[in-house]
Amino acid sequence: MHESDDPLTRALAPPPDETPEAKEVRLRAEDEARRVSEQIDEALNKERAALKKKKVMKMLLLGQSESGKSTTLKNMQMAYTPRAWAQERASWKAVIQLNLIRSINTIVDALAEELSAPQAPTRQSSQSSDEGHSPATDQIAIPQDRRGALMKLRMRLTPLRQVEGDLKARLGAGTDEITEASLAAGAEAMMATPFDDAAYPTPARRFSPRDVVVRSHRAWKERETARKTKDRATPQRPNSPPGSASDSRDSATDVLAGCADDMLALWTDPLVREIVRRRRLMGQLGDSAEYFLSCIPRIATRDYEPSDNDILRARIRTLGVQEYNLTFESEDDTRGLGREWAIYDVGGSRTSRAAWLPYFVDVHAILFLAPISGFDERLLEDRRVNRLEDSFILWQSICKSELLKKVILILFMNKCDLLERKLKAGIQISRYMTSYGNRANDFGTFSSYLKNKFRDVLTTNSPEKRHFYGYMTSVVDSEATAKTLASVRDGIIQLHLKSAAFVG
Ligand SMILES: Nc1nc2c(ncn2[C@@H]2O[C@H](COP(=O)(O)OP(=O)(O)OP(=O)(O)O)[C@@H](O)[C@H]2O)c(=O)[nH]1
Ligand SMILES: [Mg+2]
Repeated sequence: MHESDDPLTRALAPPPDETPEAKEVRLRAEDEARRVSEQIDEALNKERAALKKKKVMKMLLLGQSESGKSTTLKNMQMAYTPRAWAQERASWKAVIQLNLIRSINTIVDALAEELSAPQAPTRQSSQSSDEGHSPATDQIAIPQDRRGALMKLRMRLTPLRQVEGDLKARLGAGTDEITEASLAAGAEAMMATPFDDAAYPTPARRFSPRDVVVRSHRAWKERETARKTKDRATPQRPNSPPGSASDSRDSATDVLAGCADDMLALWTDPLVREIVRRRRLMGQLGDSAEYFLSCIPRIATRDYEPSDNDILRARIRTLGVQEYNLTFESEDDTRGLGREWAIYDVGGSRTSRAAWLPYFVDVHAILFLAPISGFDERLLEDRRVNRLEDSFILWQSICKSELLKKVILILFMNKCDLLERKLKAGIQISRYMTSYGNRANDFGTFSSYLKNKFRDVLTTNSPEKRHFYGYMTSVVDSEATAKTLASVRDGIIQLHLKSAAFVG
């Protein structure tokens, strides 16, 4: 068809007898129309982007206490919101100092008990039992010629008591006492899964949390960041080395630095190590205690600044459900869906699980953490329950939930580094899991055995056909975790786009 035959071209064509003035007016009008049209396009694009932005992906981090949920969240913050993370980093210093001091104070307490106990003949440590130590049977004979030096060491470390209290107060902690009190009052219901109808009776032995607990993560981070900013703005003390971070009038840092040599002497003393070993204190102190104790010369200094690794190891127990809104900062992450995430980090103990239920509504994905190194451990809140068994019970309840049948489930079989260590140390799996039989006691065999078990639980319990996404992780390894998280995130977005259940 010739152009002039087209009604639209004809209608829009300028009149054949158009004067130069009329042409100028027409061209100006056309320019103006183009400008307005471009403005409208721009506004529409912005609106579209805003709409996409509103598609916030909601993800829950679930799993038993100490499974690594909060540590996974830190990995996400580090990888996806690096600017916000950099601002937050300094606020972790007090938590790390507190982690180290609590370990030292616990060891000092054990030493004091040994020093004050009537001397019994040294006995061989009994076969390892996961029910905890018994000081009476594991007492160690302290030679007379060492007693005086150890007593002095203990005395010189007493200022750390005060610092522990100060740091707790600063962080708004000390809340482990609140939890104890509420437990005593029966306020904290024990539930194996969030779907249980009724709480089961609290075990006779009281649950005594060993970690620092704070109610709101925002409050202490804001306080600590403000403190740091104020410290930086205040002139240095005369005896501070120039340019050092001891510009702070931070008495915790000063006391720690002053006690550094004594803390190191305590931790490296063979007799003290023997006390720690016999009382199985490392098991009581949590998975990061050894890391911090091995870093005393670096952490107990006036100019200490936390590294990312330190923060990943810093332990602070999550209470209730805490919401984190992450807006991905990188250029590549500006594609709308998958840019805005609301992540819910929950407290994992059996006393906290009833609180998860309201968060199951509208959630797109659940990242479930099962610490597979816990095959020989028991829950802190209920010593009758094996940790791995608890993870399976919980995983099964999530898999079979009707409410969660459309939710994407991702499983992190976490703490692989600790599992490898235990197996290398010769701990026998079949002693704790008879079903494991006489299979090889090595990481490869055990991890694939567990992976198959978790997969079976998913496929046999899910109300609808579901794919199994299981990863072996050590979330204290930020590099490896960043890679896993990137593929998890892409996977979630792809699956979500395919899913008919889009509710964003
Ligand atoms: N070695 C090692 N330590 C880990 C790993 N994952 C977590 N941790 C440590 O285990 C401790 C508990 O981790 P968290 O992330 O606080 O556990 P959580 O699941 O948030 O626990 P709750 O808040 O009590 O529910 C911390 O000291 C972590 O540094 C891991 O893969 N390997
Ligand atoms: Mg946590």
